[in-house]
Amino acid sequence: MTGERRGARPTRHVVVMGVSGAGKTTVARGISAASGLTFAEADEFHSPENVARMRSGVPLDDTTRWPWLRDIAAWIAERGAEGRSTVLACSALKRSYRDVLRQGPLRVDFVHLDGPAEVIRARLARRQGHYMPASLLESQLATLEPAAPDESVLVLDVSLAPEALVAAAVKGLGLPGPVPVGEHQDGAS
Ligand SMILES: Nc1ncnc2c1ncn2[C@@H]1O[C@H](COP(=O)(O)OP(=O)(O)O)[C@@H](O)[C@H]1O
Ligand SMILES: O=C(O)[C@H](O)[C@@H](O)[C@H](O)[C@H](O)COP(=O)(O)O
Repeated sequence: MTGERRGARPTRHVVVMGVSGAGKTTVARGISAASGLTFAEADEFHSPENVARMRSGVPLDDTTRWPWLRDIAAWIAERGAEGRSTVLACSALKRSYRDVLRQGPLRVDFVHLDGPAEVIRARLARRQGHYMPASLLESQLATLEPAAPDESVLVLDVSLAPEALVAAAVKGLGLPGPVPVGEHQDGAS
């Protein structure tokens, strides 16, 4: 069993990972626009309690992240069963978190936006209208477990421009090229 629709083109599933402010949302949206993968924002899967916790400056922990990660894994599996390819912006800071996202029958590829903390700190200081306080960056950096070699994660430098990051991700993962207007590339009708 592959979890794919019988006879359907295999779907692709991409998670753009990294600490808060690394540019995950920006790059995942760009990949979606370039390759036609269905975009989702992992922040939107957090419970109100998790959001309130972060908003008040308290980092999440394993206990508060497990249900969130399981919900995201389920979302990927459901879209795959529909024949839809996906791209998520999701911190996925620890290997054990990435393993939850990989646990289903579908292959999930990760892109890690990595780079100097000062670049990310400056972005968070400028970002407006987000519940995540910049003060939580230190905890995110402390929690981050960069991918082990056997995880085969594509690592890209956050300092690059968004367009360059999207192009590198599309090329590095062998995703479909720009989608002609009115056409889907994810096999969905
Ligand atoms: N490659 C980039 N270069 C410059 N600014 C960026 C880049 N990627 C994102 N940004 C900006 O940095 C801030 C954080 O980006 P965002 O995509 O929200 O990160 P994340 O989803 O990882 O928290 C936003 O204000 C965004 O416009
Ligand atoms: O695992 C976590 O601690 C959260 O998912 C966290 O990593 C996430 O970063 C926040 O929800 C803020 O969202 P942004 O990453 O979009 O800033």
